[in-house]
Amino acid sequence: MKNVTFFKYQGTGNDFVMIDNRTEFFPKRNVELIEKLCNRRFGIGGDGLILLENDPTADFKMVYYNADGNESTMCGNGGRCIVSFAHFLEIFSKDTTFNAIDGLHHATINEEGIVALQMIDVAKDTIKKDTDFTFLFTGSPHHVAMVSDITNYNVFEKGKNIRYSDEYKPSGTNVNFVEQLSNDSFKIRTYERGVENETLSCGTGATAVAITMNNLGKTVANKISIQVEGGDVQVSFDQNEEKYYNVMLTGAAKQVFKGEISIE
Ligand SMILES: N[C@@H](CCC[C@H](N)C(=O)O)C(=O)O
Repeated sequence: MKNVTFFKYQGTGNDFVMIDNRTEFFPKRNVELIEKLCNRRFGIGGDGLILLENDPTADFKMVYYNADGNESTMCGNGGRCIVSFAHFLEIFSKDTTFNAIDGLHHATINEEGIVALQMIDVAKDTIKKDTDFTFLFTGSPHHVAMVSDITNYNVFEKGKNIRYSDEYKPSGTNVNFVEQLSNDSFKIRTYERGVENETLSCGTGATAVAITMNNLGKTVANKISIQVEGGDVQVSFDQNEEKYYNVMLTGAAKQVFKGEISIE
């Protein structure tokens, strides 16, 4: 048995077990262990687990696992949380660049702990528009559909059906449902692949929704407020004919607690 120090972080209610793995002690391929640590009854609990590691080309590296124990694509809220964690570990003071599965990310943190995280560019010709949904990749895959009465919408059932539909086999997708609140604000709810449930917030999902709403002409704004179940985030971007770039996801990221757990 080995005692492992961990931290718990949350970004608008998307919560993560955070481990400093700069000494590379963590058994990264142990899917069962990661799933157990993320389990809310048998472990610490979280929508995912994140390792902070050394990186030869950046301040640090983020390795992200979904609650099912598998390493996955980019996590926007996890990205904001690991920036807060790296700041806590005094790896940087005001701005940083880190490596993640989708490449380098630049980020800043202010005195209130608000993190602004640069997300990947999105080429306009990769945005797939269908009659009632849009599909795009913002570091993770996202299906975006507009609905009415989102508060009472059955996100779990509808999201699960789309996530497992033939269209998205074999890897699946995250599924976002959206309702417009004003010219430049939207409320969203997200079913997350790998958590296999609705989460309180999804950063790559909020980014996908903001870009989609602009791309569909629902808003002309380039700074969009996204209300998620766990709070609010902002997404801003620039665009030209080819792509959305300088895409920034901004919101709070907080350390919730520190603990120690024994692993085999
Ligand atoms: N919560 C995340 C998304 C995490 C990855 C996703 N579940 C997937 O496997 O595609 C976010 O904040 O972006």
